[in-house]
Amino acid sequence: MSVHVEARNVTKRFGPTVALNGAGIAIAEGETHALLGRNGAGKSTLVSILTGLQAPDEGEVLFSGEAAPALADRDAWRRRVACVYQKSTIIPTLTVAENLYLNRHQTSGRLIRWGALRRSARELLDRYGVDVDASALAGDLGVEQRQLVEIARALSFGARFIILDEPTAQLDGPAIERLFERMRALREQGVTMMYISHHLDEVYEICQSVTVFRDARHVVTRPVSELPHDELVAAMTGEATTAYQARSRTPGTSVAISATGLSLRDRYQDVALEVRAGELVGLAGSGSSGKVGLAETLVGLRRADTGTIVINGTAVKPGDVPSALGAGLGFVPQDRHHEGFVPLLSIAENATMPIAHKLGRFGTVFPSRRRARAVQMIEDLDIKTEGPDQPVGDLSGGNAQKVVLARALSDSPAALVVINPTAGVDVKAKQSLLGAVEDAVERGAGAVLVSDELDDLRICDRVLVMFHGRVVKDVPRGWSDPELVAVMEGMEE
Ligand SMILES: Nc1ncnc2c1ncn2[C@@H]1O[C@H](COP(=O)(O)OP(=O)(O)OP(=O)(O)O)[C@@H](O)[C@H]1O
Repeated sequence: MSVHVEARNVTKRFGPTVALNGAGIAIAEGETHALLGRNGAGKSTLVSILTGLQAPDEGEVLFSGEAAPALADRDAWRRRVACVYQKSTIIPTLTVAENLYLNRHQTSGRLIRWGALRRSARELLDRYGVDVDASALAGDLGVEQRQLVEIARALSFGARFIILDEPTAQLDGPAIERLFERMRALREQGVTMMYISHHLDEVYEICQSVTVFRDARHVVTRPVSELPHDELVAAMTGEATTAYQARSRTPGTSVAISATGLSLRDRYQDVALEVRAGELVGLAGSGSSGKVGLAETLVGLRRADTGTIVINGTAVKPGDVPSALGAGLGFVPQDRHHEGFVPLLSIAENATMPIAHKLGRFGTVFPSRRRARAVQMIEDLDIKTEGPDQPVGDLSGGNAQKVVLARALSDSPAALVVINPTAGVDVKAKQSLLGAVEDAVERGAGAVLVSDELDDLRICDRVLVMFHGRVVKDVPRGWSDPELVAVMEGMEE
């Protein structure tokens, strides 16, 4: 099989950081090729180079054996490659049709022909079997539909190579299956794909080959059938790792988080829950179950229509984050880019924000104390960085996620709400994040862990399963995967 896309001996530096060090990848025509590596291994940097957003300092990119176009020739790049990112590149205030034909409106004279535009968009969506209304506002689409529009847009430019960068991070089980069906169909049509994910099972299901990067270097490329799971993990981490062992504990008697009669229209109805100090309660359910909306209500990001929330003995003001934080809550939001950290501030500043008052006097923070705390957090959570002064915006996605958790844990919270804490986090870092949550619970926090990952939920003392906005079952520890999934899919109550 001929090589469709190749990066050869690529080096890329950001100041003192070497993001790629003579690394490369060769992707055969028509295959789905996984790119794996721990957080900060250099995957996103390679994506930006393969899509022509950045030039390598050294090395070259080839498409079908020919040198890549000049960076400024965006059209030439669009005909060769497209990337579906975890974060959408679609403009929410425009319609689907406008998004599809952005920058290439069909004009007659200088007027945009809206009717023709909508018709072309409809044809294009039909051609790729995407069941989305062309005149809908893109901002109203769900993650799954949005991804399909992005794939159709990529193909419509003529690209035969698509990069999927953690596409399943925000999809629930059935949506992931539908994405895989579509990927298989695209592959049958000869489309070449590069697939980035921290879910190794997905790689075995959907990819034919795998390349692993570690510390900015290429480590191995193999057919997936020839690289068993433990060897793959060892290639990523540089050592053999064992599965995470959930710890057992006895919850206390005082109540850390309680909610009664909570309802929010179109999200969830009549929810009551009670989490004791030293107890870890999971919240599970499919995409439309209401679990994230409920968790966001507990932390004050949303305001329920009815009901009350008490955190650590204080009735908190509805829809008011400072009130919840003031009562002793720490939280990790779903959308860490909007709510999780301040990109221009350093790791030390971000991670110690809630405890700034404890690190100095009279409104000033002693830099040495802040640094010391931050150095400890970097070590505890295994954050890959130049040091505590590096801005969080420069960290890889997974490492930025760890800073958000460090911040949530920094003030020894009495109550903790974490939403999908391990999304985008590598196989080894997952263990340190789960360990950090269990540590906080052992120190007495009452915690709610919302997750789409069964492996995360396994550390919980019990799991509340939501279905269509209601808590349908309280499942004690010791469940099997099929049992929990059946409840999540509404097959058993
Ligand atoms: N703009 C930048 N400025 C400074 N350093 C950067 C920048 N972009 C990336 N880096 C650094 O380059 C290294 C590689 O990062 P990259 O984002 O490619 O990792 P990744 O493999 O995609 O990780 P993740 O799985 O967490 O997304 C990291 O150490 C990161 O901090």
